[in-house]
Amino acid sequence: MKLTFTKMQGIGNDFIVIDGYSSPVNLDAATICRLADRHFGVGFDQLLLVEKPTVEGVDFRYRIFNADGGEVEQCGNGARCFVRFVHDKALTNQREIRVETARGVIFPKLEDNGLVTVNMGEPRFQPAEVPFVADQDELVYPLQVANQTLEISTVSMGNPHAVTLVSDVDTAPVENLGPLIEHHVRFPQRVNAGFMQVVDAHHIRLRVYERGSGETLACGTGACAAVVSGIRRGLLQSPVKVTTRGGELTIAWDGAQQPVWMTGPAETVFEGSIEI
Ligand SMILES: N[C@@H](CCC[C@H](N)C(=O)O)C(=O)O
Repeated sequence: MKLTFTKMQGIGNDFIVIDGYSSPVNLDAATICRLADRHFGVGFDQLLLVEKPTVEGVDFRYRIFNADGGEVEQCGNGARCFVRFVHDKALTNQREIRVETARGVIFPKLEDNGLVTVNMGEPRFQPAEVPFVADQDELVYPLQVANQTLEISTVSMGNPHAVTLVSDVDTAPVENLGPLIEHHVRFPQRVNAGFMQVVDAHHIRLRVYERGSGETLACGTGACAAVVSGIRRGLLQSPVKVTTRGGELTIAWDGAQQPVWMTGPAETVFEGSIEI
């Protein structure tokens, strides 16, 4: 069977996006892993599958699969690429879209300047909601990793995040500690491990070792999680510019019980097809 796809990227976090809206597409985890391989497949951090919604009152459903084939709840850069995809494919002409994800409905909007703003919903901090093994919500938790104690903040943006403050992201031990944090026993569903450098109250630099994909050039939900944890700790003030290895996002959050807003670009790289 021939699978047609659109290769996209949001500040260097790359995707293949598949139209399962016009006709259903089923992919198993082994096929997704094969497609994700950067040498033997197409190569991507995540695969996005656009489908008809399963609940009333929304326009689309979109599903997110990591490069390891696992289906996950949320993806910030993917949400922006999803919006550009449904416009470019003329699946809608609405600029404000309601889209069902595995963790609720999110509300992306295609701006007049071509950027996409997404209401990513409220961050969650209760350990059980992350999920993270701890007795109560704390701003910072000690985490024992490889004979050292890290100080992490945990946040759910629909998907789980751990954020560690570092003095310089360029020298942060992302490749060494990232996988150990991802698989730490206190994160029963694994975790995305962010390393945040505060430049000033309105600017951070960020690297993220993503659950199921390894370090990516950018992680949208990771940017939301880092900014939210920095604001909660009194280190940052909204809005915050987030510089990643692949580009920049703007994240805004007005505090408890308010949604997180993410603004950034989304671009098509090429259209392709592959025998699966
Ligand atoms: N790159 C994404 C996040 C994708 C999912 C993540 N790896 C997870 O397993 O939760 C983003 O831009 O948010």
